[in-house]
Amino acid sequence: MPKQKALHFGAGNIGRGFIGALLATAGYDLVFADVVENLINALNERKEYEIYILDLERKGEVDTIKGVSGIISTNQEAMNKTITEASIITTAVGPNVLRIIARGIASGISARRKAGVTSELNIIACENLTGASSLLREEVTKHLKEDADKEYLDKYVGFPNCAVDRIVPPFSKDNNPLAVGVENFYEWIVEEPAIKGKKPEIPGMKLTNNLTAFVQRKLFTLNCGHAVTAYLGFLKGYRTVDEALNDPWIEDIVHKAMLESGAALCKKHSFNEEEHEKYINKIQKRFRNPYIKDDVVRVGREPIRKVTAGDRLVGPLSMAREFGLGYSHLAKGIAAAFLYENSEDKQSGELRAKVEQKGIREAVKEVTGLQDDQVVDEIVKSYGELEGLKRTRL
Ligand SMILES: NC(=O)C1=CN([C@@H]2O[C@H](COP(=O)(O)OP(=O)(O)OC[C@H]3O[C@@H](n4cnc5c(N)ncnc54)[C@H](O)[C@@H]3O)[C@@H](O)[C@H]2O)C=CC1
Ligand SMILES: O=P(O)(O)OC[C@H]1O[C@](O)(CO)[C@@H](O)[C@@H]1O
Repeated sequence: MPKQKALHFGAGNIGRGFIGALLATAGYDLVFADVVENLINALNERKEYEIYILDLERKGEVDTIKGVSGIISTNQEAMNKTITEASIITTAVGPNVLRIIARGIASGISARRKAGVTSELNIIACENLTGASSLLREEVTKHLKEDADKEYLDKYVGFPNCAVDRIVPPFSKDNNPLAVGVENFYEWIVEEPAIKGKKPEIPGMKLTNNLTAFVQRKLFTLNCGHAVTAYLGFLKGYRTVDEALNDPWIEDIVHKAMLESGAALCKKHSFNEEEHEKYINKIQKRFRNPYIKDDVVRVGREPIRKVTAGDRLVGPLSMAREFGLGYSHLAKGIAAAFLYENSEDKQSGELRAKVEQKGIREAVKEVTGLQDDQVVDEIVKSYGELEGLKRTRL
């Protein structure tokens, strides 16, 4: 029997280091779609790549992922053919790129219908964003011209949301563009009720009926703690996450921010408090993995996205407020994001420009959507304290 086909958008860190690896290992004929030619050429020449385990567990081990190929995602003819043949499509391109790939996916869905394919297709966006697959569905639908395509989408195409957790930092090995380094831990949790047709059998993919709880647990703990580390680390002039966490002042704020988000998560989703504390401690250990040198500018990238309502910082702060719980360390993390400056990060320039033009109070209200005086005061107060720290450093 021929192998089933999987198409994965984004042959980057998570694409090669996590989701693509699970798909290929599960036995799919895996096609990566990307815009970077040298990655696609290398995939087509070598048909395999190496994953280096950067961890205390499985230290030094290398996994070879076989049976892979690539296409340029703007080659619509090749994309239509692959989408017509695929049983599953996944993405790890970054939340802002979903809108860009939606047009090509819509064209592929139309081609699939016209080819008479009536097997179900599931499209799973594996991004650090709540409801990423639902967003992708909306964007794809905008590009479907014919009613028959829309009906086809409703009937045959599922867009299950998911939570994706593995730290895959920038990595280089022998100038090999395909080599990727990963922590040993991974967790991919997919929304079961939204799957169309037969459930995909992919070792490493877990299904759940309660995805929101898992997404928020991950985003408001790992990504929250990571973001606080990155922004405070930047302010104190540290280059990497582990350097930043070696500073007891930063480690204390990061830990307390995760405890604040944890208290809110336990109330919201009835998580067991002891178990949740273990989860926090495990994450803090993952941050301190001595084999991963993760730059604070990567972890803090796109600060506007990271301080919008519902994301890793404002999301848990709002949840803590909802239950009348403390949030002062989360507020410090948000304040630090407004002080983040990196000339290579467009959003950091935009955020700083907003603060310069409107003042910190208005900027916080506009970007975070928070309006209550008490909470805005807390962020503005922290901003003032941290600004002093930044000045001392500069
Ligand atoms: N790296 C990590 O540790 C984790 C990342 N994530 C999420 O995974 C997603 C991807 O992150 P990374 O893999 O780190 O980023 P990355 O930058 O390494 O990979 C993204 C890939 O998408 C490609 N791409 C950009 N535009 C494209 C287009 N129009 N068509 C096809 N491919 C396109 C890029 O060329 C790049 O190869 C993000 O949403 C991130 O938040 C989630 C968990 C962990
Ligand atoms: O990929 P984003 O959303 O920009 O944020 C970076 C975060 O994603 C991760 O790469 C993995 O979840 C973390 O290392 C970090 O918290």
